[in-house]
Amino acid sequence: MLLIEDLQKSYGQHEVLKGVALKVEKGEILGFVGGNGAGKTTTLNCITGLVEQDYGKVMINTVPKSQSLAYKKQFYFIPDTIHVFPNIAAYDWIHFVLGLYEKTDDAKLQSFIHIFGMEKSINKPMGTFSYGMLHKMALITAFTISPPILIMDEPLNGLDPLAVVAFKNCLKEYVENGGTVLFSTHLLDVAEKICRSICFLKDGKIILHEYLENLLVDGSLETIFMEKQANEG
Ligand SMILES: Nc1ncnc2c1ncn2[C@@H]1O[C@H](COP(=O)(O)OP(=O)(O)OP(=O)(O)O)[C@@H](O)[C@H]1O
Repeated sequence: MLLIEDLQKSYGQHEVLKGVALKVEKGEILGFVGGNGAGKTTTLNCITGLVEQDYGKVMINTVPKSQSLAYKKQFYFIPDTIHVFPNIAAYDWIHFVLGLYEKTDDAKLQSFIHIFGMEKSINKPMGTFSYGMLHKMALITAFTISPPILIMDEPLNGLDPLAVVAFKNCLKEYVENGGTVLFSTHLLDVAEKICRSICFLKDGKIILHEYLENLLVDGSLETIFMEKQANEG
């Protein structure tokens, strides 16, 4: 589904990604984990085109990143910071985005608005939204589009407990219907419950990529992460 080969990115003299290689199979829920500054956001931004890599290949569903429009229709990206047009109503904005993906199914959209409890806010200007509400809006958009792969940077940030439950249920259904997920998180206990596989990034390099069922034989994800962080140079 997603193939990354030898991804390299520097900001000035600072080498941030040092040859990241990753394969995400269809139906995966891959948790992308690493310390602050490890390069998770930079990797996701390179995959989604917010940032151009210096070197390396990225392909989704065999469509290379260079084929811009066809490539962009393969995924929906929720960044860590969601920038919006403050005076536009969330509902109108979502409709506009759905149109870009040719997925204007209003019944489906209404059902996700309901699932995330956004009925009362959806017609309000996005500039009036809290951080968590913006994330709910992005999740409603993502699940309505239901693209081949969902890529999310810290999607659980700001979500209230009800929304976290809704997120988990929607994610399960999305994957059962053929979707694939790549998301970064610092919440190892949540990752342990949601993900099928885990990838640890340290100093711009992948130090582990494994199915959870194989990993958890050796202890909790938290313990394994601490050991890997300490042991990998
Ligand atoms: N636009 C930029 N210009 C210069 N340096 C940058 C830029 N974006 C990121 N960096 C640097 O690249 C490194 C990796 O940052 P990145 O945001 O990818 O890490 P991260 O793993 O997502 O961290 P966190 O868990 O804190 O969100 C950091 O040292 C950061 O300072």
